[in-house]
Amino acid sequence: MPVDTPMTAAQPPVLEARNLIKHYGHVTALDGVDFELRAGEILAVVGDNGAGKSSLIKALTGAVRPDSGEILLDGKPVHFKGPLDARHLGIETVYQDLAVAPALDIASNLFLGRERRRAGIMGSLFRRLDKKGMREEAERSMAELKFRLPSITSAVETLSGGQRQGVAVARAALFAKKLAIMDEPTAALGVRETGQVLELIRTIRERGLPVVLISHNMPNVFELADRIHIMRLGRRAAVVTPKTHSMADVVAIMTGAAQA
Ligand SMILES: Nc1ncnc2c1ncn2[C@@H]1O[C@H](COP(=O)(O)OP(=O)(O)OP(=O)(O)O)[C@@H](O)[C@H]1O
Repeated sequence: MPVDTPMTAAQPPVLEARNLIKHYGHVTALDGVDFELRAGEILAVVGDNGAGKSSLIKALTGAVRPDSGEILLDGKPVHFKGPLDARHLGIETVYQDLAVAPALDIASNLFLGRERRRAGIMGSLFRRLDKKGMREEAERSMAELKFRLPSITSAVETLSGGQRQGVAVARAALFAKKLAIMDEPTAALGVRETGQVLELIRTIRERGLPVVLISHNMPNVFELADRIHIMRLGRRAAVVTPKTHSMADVVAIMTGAAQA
């Protein structure tokens, strides 16, 4: 089966990992995995249960420290001590549990943990929240992303599942300087809502931000991804494209029925 092996591009990958190894006791979660996210692409990461997808993403976002291997951002080695290090370097992640604050409004959720404050004469301790500025920026960002929501002052608990997911995805897009990672962004959504979130992810790519999409949903993957990174037994079994491979081909590589 022909496989699209990564090309050597003139530009270094936005995010790259080489030979990552991670053991949990006797379990080898990552067994020398390589990874490459290129500028402007949506890269799907797929694999069977236990193939190592979460472990890979956690290593790439500083949530776990690999036992060995290298991670490079724009071609430069990085060493994440925790998720904040990755965030500060421009990597935003949308986790399955979303981490939204239901009682707060949309604008407050977009700036959750990164609230803007007004310049104050009494020092930063007394600087008040810049609610107006945050609302205006939230309105602007949502309009740019063409994601339709009720008023930016609506509490997130009044939104549908798809709209909540939209807020979490938009937040990542708003702050990610280098790339956004989305873990199962359409799990638990209905067909129409899934369509809206997929459209949002496409818009984010069009604005130039590369996206890593972890998904079990093959039709979604085939609709969105430029390339598909297939995990199997803690390794990258292959990287293919929806143009050259069918869903059946991908499943065959995932399960080991076909060699990559
Ligand atoms: N914290 C942990 N402690 C022990 N074993 C772990 C831990 N995290 C993951 N593993 C094991 O490492 C292997 C890879 O798991 P990982 O969660 O990365 O796979 P996955 O592809 O994300 O699976 P799923 O699709 O089921 O979430 C599995 O065998 C899993 O049981």
